[in-house]
Amino acid sequence: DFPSGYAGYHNLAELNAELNKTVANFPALAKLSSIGKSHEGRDLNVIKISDNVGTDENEPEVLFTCGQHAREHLTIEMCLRIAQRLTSTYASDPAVKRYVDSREIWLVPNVNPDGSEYDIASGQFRSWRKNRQGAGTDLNRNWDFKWGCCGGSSGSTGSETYRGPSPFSAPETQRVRDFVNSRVVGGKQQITAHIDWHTYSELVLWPFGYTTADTAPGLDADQARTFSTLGRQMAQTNGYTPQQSSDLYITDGGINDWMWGVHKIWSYTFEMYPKDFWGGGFYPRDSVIQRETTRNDKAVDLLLEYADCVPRVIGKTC
Ligand SMILES: CC(C)C[C@H](NS(N)(=O)=O)C(=O)O
Ligand SMILES: [Ca+2]
Ligand SMILES: [Ca+2]
Ligand SMILES: [Zn+2]
Repeated sequence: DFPSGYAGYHNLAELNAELNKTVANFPALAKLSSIGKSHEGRDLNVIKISDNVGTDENEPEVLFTCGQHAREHLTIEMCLRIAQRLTSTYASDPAVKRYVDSREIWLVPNVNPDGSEYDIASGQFRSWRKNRQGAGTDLNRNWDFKWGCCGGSSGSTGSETYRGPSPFSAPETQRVRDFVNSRVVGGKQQITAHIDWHTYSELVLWPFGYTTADTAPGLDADQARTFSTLGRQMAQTNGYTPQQSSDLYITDGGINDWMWGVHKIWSYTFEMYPKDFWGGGFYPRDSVIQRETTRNDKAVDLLLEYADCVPRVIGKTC
């Protein structure tokens, strides 16, 4: 379990207990299901939040994924915050009610449960990042878009950015892939926007990661401008630094490039608090959880606001 000073973080059992509580308290708004199993057989859970949650309504869908990287525990708290806020303030906050009534919001609060449990299993943090297949695969290099193309990942099994032996070699990325693929209804991908949560550095990042070029096949100038305009507006609300993902460093096989490259989902990465190692690196104490998750409420609202037509952010119509 988490060491002292970190008890406020939710381990997997506590996370699932909280998700079950949310569903029990708001059965008309929240529904929990499994999209399959991790390498070691843990459930990969998805919670859906919407009015008439049991019905697949014709409403724009938004996805949030957390915990791809095991040691980035604050991201689990971020997904929990989103799920709890959208349900518990539905009755009191007209903006939240409008988003929940007109969108279908999906959260996978822990994409890498084997890794996050391994990181805390000894009672001292192991600084573990990858999944638990063999020496570990970096899930954020295992997606099948430009996989291993461009020096943005490693072919060495011991590397922290090991891409795996093949794209989608990890059960965890396979399951999220299958879920997203299943949201193609009538030939149309219902998910329009996505945030993958990471720590740390306080950044808002958008595709592509595999190239430093601002535009590339499948990403034209208007689309690049849409990504950066919404990215900058979201960064305005939380004080993070907005930039194209590859401005940080080149990554290939990342989730954002797959979401956009394959499905044209407006997909971002948020690197949360702290800004740097001196702020606690991957392990800020639990006293920061409330402040650093609520810090992103307005950015989440912006994504939900534009989810019906993200290019509206640059004045276009859909
Ligand atoms: C999303 C990319 C560009 C950054 C991310 N950084 S992290 N969260 O692993 O430190 C990563 O290396 O996967
Ligand atoms: Ca609905
Ligand atoms: Ca729907
Ligand atoms: Zn990460």
